[in-house]
Parts: sequence; structure tokens; C-alpha cells
Amino acid sequence: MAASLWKSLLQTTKERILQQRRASLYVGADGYEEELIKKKLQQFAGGSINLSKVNNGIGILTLNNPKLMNAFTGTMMLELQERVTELENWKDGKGLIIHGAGNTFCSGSDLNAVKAISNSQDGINMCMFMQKTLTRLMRLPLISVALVQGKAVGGGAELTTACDFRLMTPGSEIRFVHKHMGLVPGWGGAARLVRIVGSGAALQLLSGAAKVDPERALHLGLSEETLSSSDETGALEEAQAWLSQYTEGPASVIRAVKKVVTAGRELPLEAALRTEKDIFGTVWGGPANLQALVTRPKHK
Ligand SMILES: CCCC(=O)SCCNC(=O)CCNC(=O)[C@H](O)C(C)(C)COP(=O)(O)OP(=O)(O)OC[C@H]1O[C@@H](n2cnc3c(N)ncnc32)[C@H](O)[C@@H]1OP(=O)(O)O
Repeated sequence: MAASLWKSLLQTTKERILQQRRASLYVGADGYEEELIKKKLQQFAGGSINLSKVNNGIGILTLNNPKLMNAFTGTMMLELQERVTELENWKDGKGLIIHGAGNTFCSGSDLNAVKAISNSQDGINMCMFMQKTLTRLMRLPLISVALVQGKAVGGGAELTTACDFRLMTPGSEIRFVHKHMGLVPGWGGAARLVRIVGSGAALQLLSGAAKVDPERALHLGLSEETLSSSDETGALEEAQAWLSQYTEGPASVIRAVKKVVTAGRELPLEAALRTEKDIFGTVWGGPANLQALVTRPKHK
């Protein structure tokens, strides 16, 4: 009886949390027509977004369009949405690394596609589509890292801000070039950047369109660490080792940690406290908690 009550409470809470995570940022009332923009994006093909799930609970998401410095074609935007759905359903996942193929991160949206959809309605629909996908990415119950090798430019710089952490390799750069394109960020990058570095620094980075090297990124709190490797494989291994220090432990607990932080980051205090209580309820008396009560570890 107690076990079935516990199971049903857990299920309800899980569904509520999942619902909150999927809560729609834009809906029809906002003029958002997802099917319409998906059809448009389908016309700009090329590249891919690949996901591999390593058995230590870390997923590796690869932006794969190296001929165009991993610029996002329309089909890559659609594939990113599919991969995010896959990650939402990956119950054993604990961490995620996003990186680009060919030792560079991403040069934003594919300028060929941008040119073809330069009317304002298409632009706004693409912007809403990417904001929705990146918001879901940011809210995944996985600790996420953008591994910046080479260049993260325009939308690529915005994508790094949808991750919990950024690691940079020597010689890499993050650059919000939007001003030089007569634009501002539209994939949610400005809103997230302000929350990461503060409004003053965000204003400088966006209005100056300056190259942010690893040293400046560290100083601003935009990057956590400069890795020692600048080669593709070495940097990926280093990033995995760095992330492992935070993903060590049972998936249920690591995922709960990310969820309470997401709630604290996004919700007003009282709503965050309620969510924290709900998430606490999913781990209290759970297997990891019961095990710890038996072994009574000393936290010296
Ligand atoms: C809301 C979203 C806003 C946006 O994302 S707007 C797009 C912002 N991105 C850009 O403007 C990037 C433009 N590209 C550049 O500045 C430079 O290519 C970049 C990224 C600094 C790399 O410079 P380099 O290392 O010297 O390499 P490169 O210029 O020779 O580039 C290699 C090939 O890739 C192409 N490429 C790079 N970024 C692209 C893009 N975003 N869309 C379409 N093609 C792009 C570039 O044209 C070149 O192709 P090709 O070899 O000349 O045929």
C-alpha cells in the first residue's frame, strides 16, 4: 500500500515537473505556427546533429556541418529539436556535452538560409522555434557543458549560453557578432547572457561585438575553465573528465540537483520553493538516501 502510494506520488510529481519543463514558451496566440516554420526549415538541408549516449550517463551532442564552420542549416534546427526530445526521454542521463565537429564550435545560422528567409515573419518564427528548443535544452535535467573549440559566433555564441557551463580550449573565442549583421540575438542569447555575466558586461559584449578569448571569458564568468588541450579528441576527453566530477553518483540525485537549480534560476522564490519541495519528495526515502542512512558516510 505504502509502496504504491509512493509510486503514484512520484509519478504525479514527475509528470508535473515534465509538464512545467515543456510548458510552451510560444503558442498559437503569439502568432507561432510551428508546422509552417518547420516546412520552411526543411527546405534548407545540410549537416546533422548527432547524439551519442556514453554509458557513464554523459551524452555527447555534435554539431556536424564542418564545411560551413558548423553553421545551423534549417534541417539542423529541426534535428536539434528531435535530439532535445530524445534527451528529455533519456531517464539515465546525467550530463551533456555540446561540441562542434572539425575542432570548431558553431558559426550561427547558415547565412544562405538566413538570406532566403529574410522576411520578418519567417525570421520571427525561426527565432521562436530556436528559443523554444534552446529553452528545453537549458531545462533538461542534465548538467550541460558547451565545449568551445575554435569559434562560437552569432547563434553559436547564443547556443553556448543555453548550457549550464562553458569550457574553452586555448585560442578559441566566443563572439556575439549580431550587431555587425544588423541584428540582435534572437535565440534567447541576450536574456541568458545577462543572467550569466550581468547586464553591464552583456551590453559591452553585444554592443562591442568583441572577440571573447578564454582569459576574458574566465574573468567575466562566461567560462568555467580553459582546457589544456586544443586538439579535438583531447579536449573532448578533458571536458568529459571535468563534467564527471559533477555527474558522479546516482542519476536520480544528479537529475534532482539540476532540477532544483533550474527552478531557483527561473521561478519566483515561492514557486521555486514549492518545486524544490516536490523534487525533494522524489529523493527523500529513495534508494540513494536509504543507502546513505545505512552506510552513514562522514563528510570530512
Ligand atoms: C539569431 C542568429 C544570428 C546568426 O547566427 S547570424 C549568423 C552569424 N554568423 C556569421 O555571420 C558568421 C560568418 N562567418 C564568419 O565570420 C567566418 O566564416 C568565421 C565563422 C569567423 C570563420 O572564419 P574562418 O575560420 O576564416 O573560415 P571561413 O570564413 O573561410 O569559413 C569557412 C567556410 O564556411 C562558410 N561559413 C562560415 N560561417 C557561415 C555561416 N554562418 N553560414 C554560411 N556559411 C558560413 C564560409 O563562407 C566558408 O565557406 P567557403 O569556403 O567560402 O565556401
